[in-house]
Amino acid sequence: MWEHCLKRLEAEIAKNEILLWIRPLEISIDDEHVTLMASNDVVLEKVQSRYLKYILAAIKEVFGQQFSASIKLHQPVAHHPVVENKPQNNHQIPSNLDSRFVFDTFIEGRSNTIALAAALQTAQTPNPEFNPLLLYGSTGLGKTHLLHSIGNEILKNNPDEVVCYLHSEIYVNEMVKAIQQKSMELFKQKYRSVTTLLIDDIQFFARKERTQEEFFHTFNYLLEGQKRVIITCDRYPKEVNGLESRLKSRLGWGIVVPIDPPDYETRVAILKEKAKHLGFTLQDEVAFYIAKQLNSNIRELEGALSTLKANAFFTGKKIDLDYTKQILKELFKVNHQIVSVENIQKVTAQYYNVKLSELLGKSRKRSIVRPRQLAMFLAKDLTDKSYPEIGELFGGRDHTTVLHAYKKVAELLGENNDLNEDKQKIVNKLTE
Ligand SMILES: Nc1ncnc2c1ncn2[C@@H]1O[C@H](COP(=O)(O)OP(=O)(O)OP(=O)(O)O)[C@@H](O)[C@H]1O
Repeated sequence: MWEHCLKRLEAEIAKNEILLWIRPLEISIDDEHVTLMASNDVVLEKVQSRYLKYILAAIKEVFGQQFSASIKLHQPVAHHPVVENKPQNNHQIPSNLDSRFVFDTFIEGRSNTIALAAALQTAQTPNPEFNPLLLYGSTGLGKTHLLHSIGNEILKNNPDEVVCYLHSEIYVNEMVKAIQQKSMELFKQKYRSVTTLLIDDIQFFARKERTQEEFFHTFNYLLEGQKRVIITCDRYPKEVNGLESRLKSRLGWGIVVPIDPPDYETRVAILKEKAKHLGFTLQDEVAFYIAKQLNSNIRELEGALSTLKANAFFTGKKIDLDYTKQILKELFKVNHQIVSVENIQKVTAQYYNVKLSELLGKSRKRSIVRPRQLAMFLAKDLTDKSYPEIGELFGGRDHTTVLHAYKKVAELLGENNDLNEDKQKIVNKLTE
């Protein structure tokens, strides 16, 4: 259920913010009240001021309108918090590691064998043969899982290491803040004092020249000091437009390893294993069915399982093939169809009776802006494209414009107006 809330929040809150601030919260449910527990004051304050209202709305939607929610500080208990945010040594650098993502829970298959071997080698050897390690592949294939696994493994073997996991977007934000607050020296020192730097989704650095420059120097500093640097990217780094060529070339100095979509057998294995973790056994025929329908993204496999589990929980039904087909029909409908951003633009323009060139153009007329924002929202929701990629496909707009459009549309959809109907009709057209 909580997973559903997190998924629902993606409509309003950027994924990396969810990962950083909300996913690590522990939750407990008592009667019809959900208590969220933060690991420290900073998290408590941030969630309370920025995210609680969205979390409450998601809880009401998923758990039921009668539910309420509050947040408090986590009372230390015998088990570890999910994200280890304890500053390490004297460096005041949080590791940001998620303890659920470890090598033990990573399922090996043909598509990720080399990536897994390289990650293990990096984590388990003091001076890894290949440094930096760069993992690339499209969304939901386990890159972040492997990054955290490397960090967790290193700290398990040597708790004195200073490991830091960071999403590139957070690095950019921190740097902007450091520039504003004239604290660049501190910023530089912070990331140069780690012994392992894990940077996720480096494609976010595209066109951010100042960040790239600073990162380039930090990166060189760490490599010269034989510190580990592990990076992920959503495509082969040379193909990222807007990354400086000297950085691209440095990224390739160690080893560059792809992660491909999992083959059928691996998808079945992942489904069965993940179901076990969710507390139920998946019948073979159900696993075969889902693995056949969803053939690219492991995050989708997880989504299918939690949807199934939540529905079975509420209805008391057994998860067999018929029930699975019934519940996942909607999910598969969208996945069967190859929904591309171009299709979304075309169908949205047709629906609102505006020209495609207007939809992609610069007009600020309300009659154009709203369809454009809805099309951007659908592009984010129905395809694997990132905000910057969608911006590119909408006439070279900045990713913040797409993010703004996404948030605006999500807000309007929550207000029960005509936009809901428009959205549904466009989705129907795309998936019919
Ligand atoms: N081989 C695997 N075994 C077990 N779980 C996996 C595997 N690959 C991916 N997952 C799970 O799938 C989900 C998505 O993976 P992850 O977040 O690592 O993807 P990603 O490649 O970093 O995607 P993105 O670029 O969108 O962040 C996670 O919950 C992760 O644990």
